[in-house]
Amino acid sequence: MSYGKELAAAKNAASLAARLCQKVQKALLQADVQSKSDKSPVTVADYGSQAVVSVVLQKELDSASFSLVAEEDSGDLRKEEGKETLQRIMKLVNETLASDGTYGNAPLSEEDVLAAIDSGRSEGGPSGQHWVLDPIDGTKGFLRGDQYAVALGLLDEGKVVLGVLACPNLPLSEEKVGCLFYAQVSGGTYMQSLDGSTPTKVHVTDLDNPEEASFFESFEATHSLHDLSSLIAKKLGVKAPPVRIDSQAKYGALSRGDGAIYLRFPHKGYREKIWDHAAGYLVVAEAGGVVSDAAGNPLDFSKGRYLDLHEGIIVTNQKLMPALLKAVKESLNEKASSL
Ligand SMILES: Nc1ncnc2c1ncn2[C@@H]1O[C@H](COP(=O)(O)O)[C@@H](O)[C@H]1OP(=O)(O)O
Ligand SMILES: [Mg+2]
Ligand SMILES: [Mg+2]
Ligand SMILES: [Mg+2]
Repeated sequence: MSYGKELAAAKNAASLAARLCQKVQKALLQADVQSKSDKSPVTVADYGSQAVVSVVLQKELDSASFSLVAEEDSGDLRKEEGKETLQRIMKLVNETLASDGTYGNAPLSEEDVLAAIDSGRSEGGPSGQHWVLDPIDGTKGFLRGDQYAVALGLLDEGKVVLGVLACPNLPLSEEKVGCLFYAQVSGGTYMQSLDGSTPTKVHVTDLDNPEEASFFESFEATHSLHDLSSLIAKKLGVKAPPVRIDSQAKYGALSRGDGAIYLRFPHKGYREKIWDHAAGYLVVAEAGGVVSDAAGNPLDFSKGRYLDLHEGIIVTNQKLMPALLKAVKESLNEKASSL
């Protein structure tokens, strides 16, 4: 099955959402930061990006069967204290849609924006098609002025069939910043600029010597156990220090061979969400890489909004995976016996 129409819509949606995010990041005021009940920061850009993606996908595709699993919901924006924020989001969304020329003829109302955000409440699952969106992945990086991504995937019968990652702050070349990665199942992974330059096919590194490998991990130590990663890297024989960047930009960078390994070990009790990995997973897999949990099982995106995982997520190329899995297993055993 081909997903050409869906891919074109997803690229448009993610690029436009990235434009909105860039505008907000430039003008970042402390007042833009809200606190969700889980204490993670959420900005007008997270909401705005989610609304833009939802609107564009529904305009481009059959909106009757539209299903979206996305991170944000409008709960806080419907409260009295959310009124001003909602106004700002509506303005941003309308300006962004108008800037494209295709979508801006009828401005959205506050209610339209709330509805667009809430279209992301789908539970996903093993049957039918579901879009999967993280409107800003790496909100902490976004707030710091560092890396973040708009991450959009499509599930079909429980499998990821499309992945699009817009990474506005990731260098594309020596002169240009801003990358759009996209992958279609069995179609390879491509990278282009956010304003639509000619795409180039990308591939993960073909390195087979771990001593020459470098590895990515979260910038935030609260998101991933840095000690465990360094133990694994040491066992593998990796010499280079970790490269710490925020968001699924790590998957994008890995897909083009910037680094060889990505290690992610959240603190105990944290449950991974499908929107934090769906797009990145396909971008890496179609570039020849392997993504698994710490026990070597493939990720299962068909279980609803969460991923059920063993311990963590590891990513590398096919040559390095056996040695990496061994190092992970030994390190986890060591950690367990030292407790
Ligand atoms: N306590 C946590 N542990 C692991 N990941 C987290 C935690 N809190 C938020 N995240 C999510 O981890 C991802 C970014 O992690 P990193 O940049 O470390 O790779 C984001 O999806 C972020 O959500 P969000 O989308 O709200 O930024
Ligand atoms: Mg968040
Ligand atoms: Mg995220
Ligand atoms: Mg997010």
